Amino acid sequence: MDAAIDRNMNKYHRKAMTVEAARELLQSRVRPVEPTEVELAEAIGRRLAAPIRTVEPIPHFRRSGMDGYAIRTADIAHASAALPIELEIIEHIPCGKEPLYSITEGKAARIMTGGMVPDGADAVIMQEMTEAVEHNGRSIVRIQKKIAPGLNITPIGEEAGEGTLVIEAGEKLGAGHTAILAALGYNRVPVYRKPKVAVLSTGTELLRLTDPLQMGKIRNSNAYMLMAQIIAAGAQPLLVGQIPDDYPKAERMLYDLLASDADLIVTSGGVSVGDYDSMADFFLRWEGTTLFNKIAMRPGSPTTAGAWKDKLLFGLSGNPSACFVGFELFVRPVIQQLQGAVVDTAKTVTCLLAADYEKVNAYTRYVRGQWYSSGGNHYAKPVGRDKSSTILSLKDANCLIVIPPTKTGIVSGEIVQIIPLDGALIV
Ligand SMILES: Nc1nc2c(c(=O)[nH]1)N[C@H]1C(S)=C(S)[C@@H](COP(=O)(O)OP(=O)(O)OC[C@H]3O[C@@H](n4cnc5c(N)ncnc54)[C@H](O)[C@@H]3O)O[C@H]1N2
Ligand code: MOO
Repeated sequence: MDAAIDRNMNKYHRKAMTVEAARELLQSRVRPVEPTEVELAEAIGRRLAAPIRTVEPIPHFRRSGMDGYAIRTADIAHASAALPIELEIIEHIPCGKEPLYSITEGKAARIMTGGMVPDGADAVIMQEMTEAVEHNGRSIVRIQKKIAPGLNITPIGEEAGEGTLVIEAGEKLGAGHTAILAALGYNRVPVYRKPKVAVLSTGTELLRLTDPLQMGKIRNSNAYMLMAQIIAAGAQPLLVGQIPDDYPKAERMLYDLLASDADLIVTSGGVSVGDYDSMADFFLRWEGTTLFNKIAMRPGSPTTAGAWKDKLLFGLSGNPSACFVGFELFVRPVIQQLQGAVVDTAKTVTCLLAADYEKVNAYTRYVRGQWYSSGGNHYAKPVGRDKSSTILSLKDANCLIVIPPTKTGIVSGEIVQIIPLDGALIV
C-alpha cells in the first residue's frame, strides 16, 4: 500500500512520519488545476499558466535616455570651449513621434527622454551640455564638448530581443511581472484558476459567531483562520460548515464533498484519540488512501492527510495553533502547487535564536516567532505563549522557528532555521 498507512492500524497506534517525508509525499501527488484566461488587472497575484515570450524587442525602437539633442558624434569630435560646434536643429521629437528626417552632417534634432532617436544620429547630448541659439532665423545648438558614440541611446532589444522567455509558467504575478505583461500588450493573461478549498470543522463545542457564549463551548475560530490562510495562499475558501456528530452522516457529508468540485478539503479537529474524534475514524475506514496520521512535530502531531482519487483531504488538528502550523507546513505548499508553483519545501532562512528556548521535546517544534535583521544578522525569537491551544500569539508571528528535538532546550545565540510565514520562499 505505497507510502500510505497500514489499514490494520488503529488510531491509538500510529507511526509518526517526518515533516519532510510528509511534504514530499504530498508534493508527488499534486497536479495543477486547469488554466483559464483573465484580464491583466484580474491576473495580479495569480500564477501564470503558460510561459511569456516577448512578441517584440524591448525596447522596440532606439530610445533617448535624456532631454537634449540627437547628433552625430563625428560632427562634434573637435568641439571645445574655445571652438564650439554649431549644429542646425532640423526637427523636434517628443515621445511618441516617429522622426521625419535622418540626421546628416551638421544637423541635430531636439529630442525628449523616451523619444525615438532618428536614423543617422549616434548619440544624444543632454540639454545641460548645450546652448540653443537663434541665428538668422535658424535654430542652432552650440556644443563645447565631444561625447562618446551611443551615449544616452538605449539600443533596440537592450532588455530582451524578440522571442525571449521573460516569465516562466507558475510564477506569481507581482508588480514587475504585471509591468512586463502590460508592456507587451497582454490584455488577457493565461493563469491557473483559483483552487477551491472546502473548510469543515468538527466538534459539538463549536458555536457560530453570532451565538451567545455558553459554558464549555467556544466559537469556531479555526474555520475563519483557515479562510484567511487559504486566501493568502491564493485560493478560494468555501466554508462548508460543521461535520455532524453522527458518524454515518459525517461519512456521507465527507464523500459528498470529495465528489464535489472542491479541489481540496481541509477539516479541523477530531483527528486525535478522543472518543468523538470522527475524522480519525474516517481516515481509518474510508475508501481513500491515508497518507499519514501522525507527524513527528509539535504542535500538530495528529495532523492527517489522505488521497481520494485525485483529491487530497487534510485532517488538521483542532487546537488553533496546531491547526495553523499544519496548514502552513502542509496545505499552503499544496495550494501553491495546485496553481502551478514550483515548490521547494526544503528552503529555510538561517537565523540566530534571540532568546533561550527551554522546552524539551522528542519531536521537532515549529514555534511561532518573529524574525528580524539587526547589525547584519537575522534573528528569530518566539512570540507569546507557546501552547498548541493558544490563539493570541498567532497574529504576531511572522515565521515558524524550527527547533530540532532536544533534551536540554536551546540557548540564545544558537543557529536555527526559520520558515517565513508570508510564503516568500515559494517562488
Ligand atoms: N490522550 C491523548 N490526548 C491528546 C493527544 C494524544 O496524543 N493523546 N494529542 C493531543 C494533541 S498533541 C493535540 S494537537 C490535540 C488534537 O486534537 P484534535 O485535533 O482531535 O482536536 P479536537 O480534540 O477536536 O480539539 C482540540 C482542541 O481544539 C479546539 N477546537 C476544535 N475545533 C476548533 C475550532 N474550529 N475553532 C477553535 N477551536 C477548536 C477544541 O475545542 C479543543 O480544545 O489532541 C490532544 N489530545
Ligand atoms: O499536536 Mo498537539 O500540539 O501537538 O498539541
